[in-house]
Amino acid sequence: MENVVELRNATKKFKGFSVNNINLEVKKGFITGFIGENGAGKSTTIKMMMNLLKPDAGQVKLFGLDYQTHEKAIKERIGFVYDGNVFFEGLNLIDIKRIVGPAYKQWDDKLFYHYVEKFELPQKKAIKTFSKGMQMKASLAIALSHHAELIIMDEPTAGLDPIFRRELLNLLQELMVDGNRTLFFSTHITTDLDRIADYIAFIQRGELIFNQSILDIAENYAVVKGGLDLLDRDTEKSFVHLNRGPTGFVALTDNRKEVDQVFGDSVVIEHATLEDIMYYTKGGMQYV
Ligand SMILES: Nc1ncnc2c1ncn2[C@@H]1O[C@H](COP(=O)(O)OP(=O)(O)OP(=O)(O)O)[C@@H](O)[C@H]1O
Repeated sequence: MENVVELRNATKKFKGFSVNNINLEVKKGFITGFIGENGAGKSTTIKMMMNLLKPDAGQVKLFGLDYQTHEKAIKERIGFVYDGNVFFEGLNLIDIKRIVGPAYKQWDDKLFYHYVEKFELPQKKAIKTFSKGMQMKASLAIALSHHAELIIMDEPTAGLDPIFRRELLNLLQELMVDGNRTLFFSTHITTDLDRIADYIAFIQRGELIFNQSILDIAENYAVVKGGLDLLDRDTEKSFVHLNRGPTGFVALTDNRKEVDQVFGDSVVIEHATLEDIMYYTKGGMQYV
């Protein structure tokens, strides 16, 4: 499978926080959701992908090219959509088109008007009067109008109402039908990902915990509940996190098959949601 993005040991150090040795591959033609709690390093990683931050160590490649030698060619092929007003506030969409369009070889006026109409965006109103949802749509319309193959979005659904969020997710799914486009987006709303993502990349405290297909996650991860008498040094090895309560334990496993073999019918095994995985591993992979 072709990788559109490849991060190799990408590292960025800030005072008091660092994103460490990120090895991440984003597969062509799929939707990858990027999750992690506040301050986990999602935006920092996305900024390294966009060349808005230079890694202190490691490599970042997009479409097999690096920014040192192919910045323009890479940027032509990416659309970046993020939470916040990207544009000069007093301008309207037509002004924006006049400024942004010529910067892209593949800019397509027809497509721009198609999306402006589809998203029901006013052409002549100042962007500063747009609602958050409209600004997100405007940003997406611009990204799509230069035929971006890779769309990177930093929390595109944050602050949007549930109806609009669902519409946006449907739209993103529609954009994927030809198989050539790739979508990578960070979010805190994990249920959005259950709906549309093919892969989930999970970052925690600046470390990439996994990048797996939704199917593999469903197959491997599970919440396990059982009596304390079942626990010993060997059986505990099946868990990535273990919570002991007064009457029993609740654990998270990333190896459901092993749990089946070790515990059989003596435990209850439940589907682990992405939220479960994030919650149970919050303090790092550990035993409590
Ligand atoms: N330019 C910077 N200088 C110093 N520290 C920074 C800088 N940018 C980010 N950080 C720190 O890096 C950490 C990770 O921030 P980042 O924005 O990548 O997290 P995030 O996962 O996107 O969080 P959120 O979900 O809250 O948006 C935070 O502690 C933040 O304060």
